[in-house]
Amino acid sequence: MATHKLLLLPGDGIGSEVMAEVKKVIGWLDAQGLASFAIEEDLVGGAAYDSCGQPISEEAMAKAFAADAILLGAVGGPKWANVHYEARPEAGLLRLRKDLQLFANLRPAMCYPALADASSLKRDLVEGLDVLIVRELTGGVYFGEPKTITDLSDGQKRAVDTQVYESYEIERIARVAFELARTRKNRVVSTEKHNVMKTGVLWKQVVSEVHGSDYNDVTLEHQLADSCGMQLVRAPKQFDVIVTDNLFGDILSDVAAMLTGSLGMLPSASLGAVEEISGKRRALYEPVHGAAPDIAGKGVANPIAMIGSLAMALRYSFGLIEAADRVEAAIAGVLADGYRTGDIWSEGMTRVGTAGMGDAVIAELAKAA
Ligand SMILES: NC(=O)C1=CN([C@@H]2O[C@H](COP(=O)(O)OP(=O)(O)OC[C@H]3O[C@@H](n4cnc5c(N)ncnc54)[C@H](O)[C@@H]3O)[C@@H](O)[C@H]2O)C=CC1
Ligand SMILES: CC(C)CC(=O)C(=O)O
Ligand SMILES: [Mg+2]
Repeated sequence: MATHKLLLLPGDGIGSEVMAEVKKVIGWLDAQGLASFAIEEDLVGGAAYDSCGQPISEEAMAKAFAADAILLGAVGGPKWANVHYEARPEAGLLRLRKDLQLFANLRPAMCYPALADASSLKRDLVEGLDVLIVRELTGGVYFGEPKTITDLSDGQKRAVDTQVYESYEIERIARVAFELARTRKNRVVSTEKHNVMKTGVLWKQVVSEVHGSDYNDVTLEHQLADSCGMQLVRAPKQFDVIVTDNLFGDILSDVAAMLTGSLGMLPSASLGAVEEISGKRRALYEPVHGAAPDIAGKGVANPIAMIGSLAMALRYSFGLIEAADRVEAAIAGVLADGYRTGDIWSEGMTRVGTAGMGDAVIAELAKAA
């Protein structure tokens, strides 16, 4: 069996807590002979800043380039609120995304049957929900220049962020969305704000052209991003694949998370292009949530988003479909058995902490083995 080079970057806050549970799952898969990993680990975010004054070191970046896939916990927290902007924890994650050219961020939001009552929406609105948000991840306003705060002569300040998209960036993310839609319900909603933004005008035009030339078999609808947010909480099951830019994708995926019960449920995959010679693609897998400073250190964080991110790595980077299916089935199994961390707990359910949920997943995997 091939050995896969996996880099673990736990990061800050609950990042290291949820990563500890993924390590148990990795160990179990290895012990069962279902997968073979060569593991490296390094610092990112505030943890890296504390160690070397940068949110990611050059050594860690070299490991990231050498890895077959990266698993990242989360970065950030109030401890680093006064660190200068370029060295803030989030800059480490943004550098990984940009330098590795991980332009396609897949954020699936599925409502497990056992959790339909944990959603902030009524059961019938979310039961069976299966939406895939395809977020552009290396362009847009998170990276556009200029990005400045300047002092004005009258004592005021002016802040500028710049939203930039070139047509090739829109075309390649649109292709990812259409290809994935073909493996699902064959429907894509493209969302932007062409009514107020030039990038929205170009986005809509390029997505329409890609659709017209190569994906006429896929149903395409355009929605303005504000309206799309409204539709996500009005009737979320109308969606199959949503393709959108970096900022709107960030916001809409947090909204979608709550439809499933908790931000602690949503995994994600950030993928680069398939390289022509090797056939490989760079990839980083991380939960959609952040470092959650309000619960960090308490052992209560939900590790399912992180464990689900490992399942995505098994599927998309290593082609270990059976192992991925088993991990996803184990997640569904523990939820069906009533195990709940605090964020998804309700009366009558078995309340567990982060480690308890990780142990329950291992027990479920072992039961099915
Ligand atoms: N990918 C990343 O590393 C991300 C980092 N961040 C950073 O994280 C820090 C905190 O940001 P917030 O706005 O508070 O967002 P957050 O996602 O960390 O937390 C939002 C809320 O969701 C809860 N939550 C999140 N994950 C959970 C889990 N696994 N189990 C149970 N509850 C969970 C938190 O307790 C909190 O109440 C900031 O520094 C932010 O920049 C935010 C989002 C993504
Ligand atoms: C750089 C991250 C903190 C942005 C974010 O919230 C996300 O990617 O979900
Ligand atoms: Mg976010």
